Amino acid sequence: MSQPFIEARNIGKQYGQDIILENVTTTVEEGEFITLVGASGCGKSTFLKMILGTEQPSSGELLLNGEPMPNEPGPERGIVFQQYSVFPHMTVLENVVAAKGFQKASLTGYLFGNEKRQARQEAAEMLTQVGLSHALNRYPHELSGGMKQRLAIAQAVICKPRILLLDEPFGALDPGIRADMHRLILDLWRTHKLTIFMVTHDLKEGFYLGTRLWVFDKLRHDPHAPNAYGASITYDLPVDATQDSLYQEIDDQLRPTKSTTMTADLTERQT
Ligand SMILES: Nc1ncnc2c1ncn2[C@@H]1O[C@H](COP(=O)(O)OP(=O)(O)OP(=O)(O)O)[C@@H](O)[C@H]1O
Repeated sequence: MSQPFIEARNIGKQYGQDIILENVTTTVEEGEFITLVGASGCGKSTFLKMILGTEQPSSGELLLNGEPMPNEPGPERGIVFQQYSVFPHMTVLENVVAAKGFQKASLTGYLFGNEKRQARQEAAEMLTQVGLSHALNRYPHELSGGMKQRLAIAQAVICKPRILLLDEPFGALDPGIRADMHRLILDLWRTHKLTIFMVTHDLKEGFYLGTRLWVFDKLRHDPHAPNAYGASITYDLPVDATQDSLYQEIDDQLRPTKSTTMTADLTERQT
């Protein structure tokens, strides 16, 4: 049997006494587009950070091609956050060249001569792909929210990651702009053969973009000790096979007024 691209073996994560995640077991093949949904604070970003390498599991194993996930960020893993994370004092083009520079020149982050010329060329091509060719010399404060996110995506993708982590990247954008961003991200996913993990609070977005949707929730819940149990993946759905009725049930379950134990009922029904 071939080795999975990414494998989580019974991962748990806790901060102090607070259990955030428990029993997270799954495998992911290269090229999948996974969307992660779940209640606020249930550990979705923490899971992304473990893949990025800025957080480590407290228990269990997280593997990349059968080896422990490197415990620091590397060029094969890029991330885009909801909050615009670009350098304010650099132009659009310089921002993307700098991202390339940090990847290549490990000590100083600076590129010189031919290498710099090549990086500028690559950065300009990348910015064309994300639809910012007209704004190369603008500064971030001169960009709209959608344009800033295009820039952040260009910074991540210029480093040629195999895995792209998106932490609610479109959460702050208007619906019309989000639709444009959906087209862009699907286009980049296909063109660059990326494996994407994307956290979203918008279930429709999760169903629309993903090839597979994960719901994070707690299977056990103690109302007197809310942090005694962690969340795990309670639904793991191939999106094509998803039916409208199931969508409605998950949508109901994600509403804060509903009991988290509902997931247990739903999971039981699913299996
Ligand atoms: N470095 C940390 N130290 C202590 N607790 C942390 C740390 N990072 C996250 N947490 C806690 O872990 C829990 C999960 O946080 P996380 O950001 O992963 O949730 P989330 O599901 O992504 O939430 P949201 O949807 O609101 O972004 C939260 O209770 C948070 O306060």
